[in-house]
Amino acid sequence: MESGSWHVEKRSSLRNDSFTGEDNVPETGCLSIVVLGASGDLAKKKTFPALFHLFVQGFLQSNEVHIFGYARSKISDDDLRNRLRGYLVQGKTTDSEQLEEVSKFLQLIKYVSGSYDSAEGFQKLDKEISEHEISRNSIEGSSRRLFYFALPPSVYPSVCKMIKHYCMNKSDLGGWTRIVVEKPFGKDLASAEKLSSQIGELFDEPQIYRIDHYLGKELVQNLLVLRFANRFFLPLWNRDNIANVQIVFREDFGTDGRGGYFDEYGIIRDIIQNHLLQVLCLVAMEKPISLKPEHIRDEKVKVLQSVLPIKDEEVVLGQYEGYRDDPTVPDHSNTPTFATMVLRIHNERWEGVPFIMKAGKALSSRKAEIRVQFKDVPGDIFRCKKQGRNEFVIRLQPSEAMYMKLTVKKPGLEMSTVQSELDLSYRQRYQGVTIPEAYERLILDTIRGDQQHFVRRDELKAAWEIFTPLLHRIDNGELKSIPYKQGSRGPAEADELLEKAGYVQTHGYIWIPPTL
Ligand SMILES: NC(=O)C1=CN([C@@H]2O[C@H](COP(=O)(O)OP(=O)(O)OC[C@H]3O[C@@H](n4cnc5c(N)ncnc54)[C@H](OP(=O)(O)O)[C@@H]3O)[C@@H](O)[C@H]2O)C=CC1
Ligand SMILES: O=C1O[C@H](COP(=O)(O)O)[C@@H](O)[C@H](O)[C@H]1O
Repeated sequence: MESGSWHVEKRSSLRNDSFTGEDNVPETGCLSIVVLGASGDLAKKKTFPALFHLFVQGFLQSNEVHIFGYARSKISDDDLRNRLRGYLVQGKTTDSEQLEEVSKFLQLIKYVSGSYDSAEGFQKLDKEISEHEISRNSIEGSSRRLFYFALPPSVYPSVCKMIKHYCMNKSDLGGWTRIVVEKPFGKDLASAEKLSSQIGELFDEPQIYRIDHYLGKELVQNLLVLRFANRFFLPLWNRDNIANVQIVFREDFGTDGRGGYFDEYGIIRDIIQNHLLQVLCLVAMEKPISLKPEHIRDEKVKVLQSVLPIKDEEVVLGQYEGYRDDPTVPDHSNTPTFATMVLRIHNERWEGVPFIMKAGKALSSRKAEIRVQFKDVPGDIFRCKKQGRNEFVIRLQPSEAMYMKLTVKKPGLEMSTVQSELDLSYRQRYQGVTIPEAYERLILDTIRGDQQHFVRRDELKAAWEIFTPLLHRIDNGELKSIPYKQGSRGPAEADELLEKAGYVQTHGYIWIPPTL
């Protein structure tokens, strides 16, 4: 949360004010949120801060909610609270209102220690949750239990079993038990399907929230609105007008002590198979019948199932120099920290349009964007082709923005053309509006029971079907990662692939940031 944005509007309930049209009757009654893996990195950096922001905004009410941290470490409630405090308080703030909110929030947290596969710990957890429910006079069965897995997937099956056996909401009088699971959901099609079956034997699909935090980003959530609520995009969004689409993720830092984890997965499993592919779905899918989660997810699955097998000659892999210096990375690792590849969608709308997915670590800049490049204007009477094509850019981060690069008359007496832009920069247009963190929205959705921004099982399967053959070829050493310098653009071969796929770079375009 930025300083100066502390005074936030308080909400009085969990009512969903959005346009989904659902009769979302606000649920009342006891809400227990259990963060499994409470001592870990994700929990302290993302999960607890997101819960705190929801609390500050009044989405989690002290008289209804209790938060439980569960992990193996033998620590006290106060130890956990003290560990978390630094992630909730901004810098060295002395703002008494803020400090008081932090203290109130921390008082809602209780810690339970136990292993991930023994009955004892989960029985203890259930006892604590039940005591809280009784203290709130919650009618048995009407209470809500949310289990957030900030855990490695290897323990998902045993944790699911433990919850199912010992920690479920006791009956079905309007209450519920839900689980939120983090990626990676498997390493390939077979392992993902195995994991899905193990979880699926214990929980029904409406109880399972597979989180992909890119689906919680403001401009990702804007994609369907942009595409389907604006008349001028409707006739243009197809192979007749669009030359190519790029979906890009760049980070200007390396694996930062996560080398051991990263080396098992690589950039395709870490970023492309999930975050970028979810974005592709929203860019490329057909209009859903309605905004009901199942209607949206049906369309996402259809577009994923239309993606053709990826060709080796349309893939460039890279690994930054110095990656293997991490002692947890094997000396001869071929794991890509960079990848550019072309996906092709075999359907009426997109046949022949390359979707170029690019992701890399330790590059020259940090950004995530979607770049839709339009075809040249036929019969170009202004001869302005050399100045560049129309591009519609949606920058997810940093500094959310969308802009359309277009050709206009150069202001002045001469009749000449110049590249300019229609620019919607959020910071400028929506001054004073705090854009919520992705995790914050998504956790709120899990409490509201809205699965629109979560990955369904068949969607996950279709995603792995696209990448598994390529990943196996990489794992078998059939495709090599090209070394690149840290702080560079990645291997030069990636830009060559981009050009081969038909991307035409604009030269001489200078953006002058507007001032008010
Ligand atoms: N509202 C705003 O904030 C606006 C900001 N701008 C800014 O203006 C600048 C120019 O904008 P824009 O033209 O859209 O974006 P860029 O110049 O960043 O990128 C244009 C395209 O060229 C590619 N590219 C960049 N360098 C090379 C290279 N050496 N070889 C091959 N391909 C390359 C990029 O790929 P890659 O993705 O790999 O970098 C991207 O596809 C940017 O900094 C942009 O953020 C412009 C308009 C509005
Ligand atoms: O899931 C992951 O995402 C982060 C990047 O997230 P962002 O919201 O900061 O773009 C990435 O650093 C990490 O490797 C990956 O596991």
